[in-house]
Amino acid sequence: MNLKDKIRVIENFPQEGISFKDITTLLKDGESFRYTIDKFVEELDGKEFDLIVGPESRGFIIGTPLSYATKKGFVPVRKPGKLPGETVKYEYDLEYGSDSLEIHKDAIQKGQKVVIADDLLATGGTLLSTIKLIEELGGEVVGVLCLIELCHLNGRKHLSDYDVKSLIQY
Ligand SMILES: O=P(O)(O)OC[C@H]1O[C@H](OP(=O)(O)OP(=O)(O)O)[C@H](O)[C@@H]1O
Ligand SMILES: Nc1ncnc2[nH]cnc12
Repeated sequence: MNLKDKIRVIENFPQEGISFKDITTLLKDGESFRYTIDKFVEELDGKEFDLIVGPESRGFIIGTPLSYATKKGFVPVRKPGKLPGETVKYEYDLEYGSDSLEIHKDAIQKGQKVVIADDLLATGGTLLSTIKLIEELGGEVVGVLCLIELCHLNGRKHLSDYDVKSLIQY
């Protein structure tokens, strides 16, 4: 199955110059969505891990079915002010704008092995800050999965110490 064919590209959204990769067209096609999750499960074959972490909001869409399929727990990393318990916070830059992310302090135990799942790697800011949050809690990031990688932005350069896999490249 060619997953790239299922992604809709919308130019100049949300601002001039951004070529937006819209995954909603893939998600609404049940077979393609299932195939995507199955491919991620294959990527994780033989890897030992305890938890899947997904950054808000598209990381939830990828991370939660993967959590279900692998029978591992899911931990959300959220935009500020959304998590009710004690949190740690990390600020980062986006392809457009900047933001910060938070995780519950008690979400990960020291030494737990974590896989991160998200829809798209652009500058790498989101994944890097998710990694920083996990490591601040003592977790070990053993894998990073994303559906789409925007190679020209070279987000991987921030993630060179990690096992990063993407299914679709632009
Ligand atoms: O590699 P980066 O430059 O950090 O960009 C990638 C991130 O940007 C998007 O999320 P966004 O923050 O737009 O939030 P959303 O998932 O709620 O739309 C996307 O889902 C990734 O998480
Ligand atoms: N070009 C892009 N398309 C979709 N989501 C994004 N998040 C950051 N950059 C993006």
